[in-house]
Amino acid sequence: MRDTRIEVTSNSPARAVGRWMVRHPRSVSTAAVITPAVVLVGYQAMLMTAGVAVLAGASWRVLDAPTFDRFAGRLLRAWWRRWAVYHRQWLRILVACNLTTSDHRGAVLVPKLRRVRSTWAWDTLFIDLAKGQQPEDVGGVLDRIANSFRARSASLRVLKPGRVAVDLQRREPFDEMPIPLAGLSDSTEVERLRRVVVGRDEYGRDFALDLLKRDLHVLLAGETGAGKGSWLWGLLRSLAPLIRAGVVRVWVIDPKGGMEFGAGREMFHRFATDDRTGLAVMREYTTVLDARKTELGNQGVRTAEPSAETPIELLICDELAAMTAYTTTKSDKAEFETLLSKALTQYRAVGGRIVAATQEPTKDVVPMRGLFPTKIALRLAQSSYVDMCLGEGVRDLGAFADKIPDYMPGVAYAKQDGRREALRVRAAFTADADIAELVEFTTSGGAVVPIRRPIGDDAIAPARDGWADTDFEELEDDEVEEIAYFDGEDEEEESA
Ligand SMILES: Nc1ncnc2c1ncn2[C@@H]1O[C@H](COP(=O)(O)OP(=O)(O)OP(=O)(O)O)[C@@H](O)[C@H]1O
Repeated sequence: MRDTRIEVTSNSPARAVGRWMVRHPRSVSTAAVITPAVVLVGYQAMLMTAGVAVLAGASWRVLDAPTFDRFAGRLLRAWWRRWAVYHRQWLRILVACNLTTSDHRGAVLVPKLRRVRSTWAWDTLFIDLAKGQQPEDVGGVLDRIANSFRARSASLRVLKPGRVAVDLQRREPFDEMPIPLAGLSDSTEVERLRRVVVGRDEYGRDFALDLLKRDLHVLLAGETGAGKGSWLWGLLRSLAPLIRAGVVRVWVIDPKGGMEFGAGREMFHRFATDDRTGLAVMREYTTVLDARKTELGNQGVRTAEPSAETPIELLICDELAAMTAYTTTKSDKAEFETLLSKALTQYRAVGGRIVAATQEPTKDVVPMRGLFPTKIALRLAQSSYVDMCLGEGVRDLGAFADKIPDYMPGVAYAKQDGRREALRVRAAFTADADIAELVEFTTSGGAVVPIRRPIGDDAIAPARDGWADTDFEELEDDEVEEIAYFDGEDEEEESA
């Protein structure tokens, strides 16, 4: 990299070359490899090899832009933008932004651009401050820097004394991209669980969760209005045919009085609207899955195939804080956390899946966050929440969930196990009419037994109607059993 400091002392050519070589180890080592290769095989062979490599790279880019970008594109782009954009204009722009100082001899000192990292939407400039400067000097001219480099926005991070990172947002892929809702298909193939489409990623591809293998449990974090609802409803919509067929049973804890999921209560297997009934649902969930674990264990089955007999038991907990941090008693909180941790660790093979949402992904609220293999960070209130949700260092790799603008609900960074970086994605928006359509669809097949039935339906005993409001604490154990195992079979017996 060219030395951008303007100094009064002059360098001898040999010293300057030596310093340049020390500062550019990659260029020097590339030259050290290429030069002997040219001597050995000749420049024509080298040119042909380079041509083939460029052709292969271009084809890869055309055929699969996201994987190309992940493994090669971002490195090439960072290299190219560093030289062609940032380094070329560095001195000019920093002088124009008043970001230079001088030393005791009058030499002008300019902050040094050490490295550039690039993602599809963001560039990060790693900068060593000049002597006499403080991070606030850069922070004060961020808008000017953004405008000078034609970026949409800029933000500052202090990495260590004397070093800062400036994140420049180059593009917003979701400005123009329509995100269609998944269609309500009739296909009930279990393989659908491998590809539960919820939205689109920044490359325009469908973004899907794999509930069979990779995305067993999902943690969603986002401040109020960030669009957690569209993720959760999008997931349910994509699972609709399997819910209708009884291959997926949905247990919902919506401790905010059922405000988010109340409209869908007819399609749920269990539905709790406060922390006490939420705990009862959690207890029942673990009891059912423990029993299944024992039963399948006795039969020597190691992994249950999802079916109407051994359905995927999907537990959705909206606003986890109400169950783990703001519950009425400490013992309820401790019990819920123990049951949740147990569910996250023990029920993979017997079909237990958990999706939990929270506004604050702090240790108090989600002490077991490491047990969620997939984490999704929507707009977050604080930058520190990003790593709390996605994992240590993920924000530094470009997951700026705290920078997602208010006007883009549903946009998030998804971090799945096995990937270092998070992917920027947006869920499709589910309007009230779509929820009504979904409920109608899932409850029309017969496998889902509605929690509430129209008035006058004798099939359901009054005690079961509105069971979610039942105070479980005051019931004897055998009464809880009776309510908990109310299903299609019981109903038939009863009608007969
Ligand atoms: N994917 C989306 N695309 C476009 N708009 C959306 C999307 N998701 C949500 N919205 C809009 O944002 C609003 C808030 O979304 P939502 O209720 O899902 O947020 P939330 O994170 O669940 O908030 P809270 O925690 O307060 O319940 C919605 O009413 C809707 O107008």
